[in-house]
Amino acid sequence: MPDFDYDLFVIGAGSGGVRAARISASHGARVAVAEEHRVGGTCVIRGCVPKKMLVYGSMFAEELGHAGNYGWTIEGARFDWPTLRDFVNRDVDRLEGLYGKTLESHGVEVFAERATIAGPNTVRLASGREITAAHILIAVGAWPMMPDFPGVEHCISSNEMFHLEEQPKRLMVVGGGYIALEFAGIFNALGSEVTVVNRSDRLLRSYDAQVVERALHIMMGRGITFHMNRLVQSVTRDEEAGCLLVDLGDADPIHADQVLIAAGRVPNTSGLGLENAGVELTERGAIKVDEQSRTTCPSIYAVGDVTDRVQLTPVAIREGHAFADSVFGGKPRTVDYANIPSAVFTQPPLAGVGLTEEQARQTYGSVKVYSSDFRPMKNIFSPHAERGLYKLIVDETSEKILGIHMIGPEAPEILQMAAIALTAGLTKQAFDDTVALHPSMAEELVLLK
Ligand SMILES: Cc1cc2nc3c(=O)[nH]c(=O)nc-3n(C[C@H](O)[C@H](O)[C@H](O)COP(=O)(O)OP(=O)(O)OC[C@H]3O[C@@H](n4cnc5c(N)ncnc54)[C@H](O)[C@@H]3O)c2cc1C
Ligand SMILES: NC(=O)c1ccc[n+]([C@@H]2O[C@H](COP(=O)([O-])OP(=O)(O)OC[C@H]3O[C@@H](n4cnc5c(N)ncnc54)[C@H](O)[C@@H]3O)[C@@H](O)[C@H]2O)c1
Repeated sequence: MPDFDYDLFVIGAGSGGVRAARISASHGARVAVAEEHRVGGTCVIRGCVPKKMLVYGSMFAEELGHAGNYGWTIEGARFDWPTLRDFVNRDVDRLEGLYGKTLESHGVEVFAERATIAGPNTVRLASGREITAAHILIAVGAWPMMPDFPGVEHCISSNEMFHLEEQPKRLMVVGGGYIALEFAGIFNALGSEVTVVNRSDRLLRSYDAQVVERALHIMMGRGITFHMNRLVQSVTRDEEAGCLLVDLGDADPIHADQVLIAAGRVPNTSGLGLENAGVELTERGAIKVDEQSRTTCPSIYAVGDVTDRVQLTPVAIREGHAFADSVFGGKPRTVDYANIPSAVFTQPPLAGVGLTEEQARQTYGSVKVYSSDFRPMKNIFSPHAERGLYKLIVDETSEKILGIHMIGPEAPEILQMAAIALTAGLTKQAFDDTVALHPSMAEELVLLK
């Protein structure tokens, strides 16, 4: 056995890298991590966590809007973006510290600099130092894709949304996925004029079409403008008017104070030195891995967004954990990608697990669909007559649950619990046998006829 500096060197201290480092160390491995930006990665520093806090901050607008009907008089209510932004960023600092402490307490050495691959067992730090390791784990995540149109340099990505100097009065969002719609929801609630430009006529491609249709209807009702089947032709800065002019190919450009590009995230492999170890990429530019997350170089593994399997934090964490258990814990295991629950934190949020109605029909031919289209009690006091929609997709003969999809207040919280039933392979009968908890929104799931 050659003598290496470490048993494991992890490149990237995000969701997947931190979990893999911590668990490998707890299995007795000597572990080091390199992080070029901030410990915690996308989710903690500029993703899930600060995004959800902005969602919470923006939800006050709706509550305050209802308050009058509940008998409350709220005088002088106004919103101050820098206060929310700074509060969120202070909490991100706190979490970054906690992640750093976790690594430290597990004896993981952290190098606060960029690392690249110099060979099958060697990484090169930005400072020039070379370090050897028996295994290398690439967990460098993904980066916002910026399309190629004139003036794209005037646009921003989700990374910058958490640090805006001022709240944009007019926000244009390019894209129709998670990031686009979550930020559209946040800034619409905060009072910005929001326009979404989507290149196709379909939003949130992986979600149930009927649920997405309901989300679109509600978002339009709340004042978000949608331009479907459109691509940005160019963006120019109008110095005199102090704003951006966005050309969608129409007679008049659209005025915006900020243009957010949310057109997908690409694996962060540029300049990583993969060629030095024969690590191959897929056609889509992701690191090619097998079921065990092993790359085409036997001593190098990769987990998380850089492998572009499913770009979600719990998935990166599971992949990192499975890698550590397999390589250092003597418990080889793989990640099960079936039935991953997910949510979009729009207002109201939507969530789903398992097959959509379309997917189920394609796979099984015919299926049974139980649904409830209801007005949540919470919305009775609201000026918006918004309705929730829950759907249960079941196998026609066995009545086994194939998919659960919903939109409405607290949908992600309810769906996380309902996903257990799907994972456990339960049938519709188990839902029918469960006594309703009244009055709640979740009871709709056990009252479906
Ligand atoms: C705005 C936004 C909202 C999101 N919301 C959600 C959500 O609600 N729920 C959810 O499940 N997922 C969400 N995601 C996705 C989630 O953040 C990612 O799937 C997850 O962070 C992937 O983890 P990872 O370990 O693969 O990479 P990351 O967390 O991105 O970590 C990679 C790390 O590697 C570092 N790095 C890169 N290259 C190098 C190098 N050469 N040397 C050293 N360090 C390097 C980076 O600085 C980074 O810290 C969101 C993403 C975004 C952008
Ligand atoms: N709530 C969550 O779990 C959550 C939230 C945010 C992000 N994420 C993760 O991060 C990933 C990235 O998010 P995202 O919203 O950037 O990607 P996405 O894949 O969800 O959506 C990308 C959107 O951009 C559009 N698009 C692609 N190229 C374009 C172009 N050239 N011009 C205009 N539009 C274009 C696509 O049609 C699509 O609507 C997601 O896939 C998701 O896994 C998860």
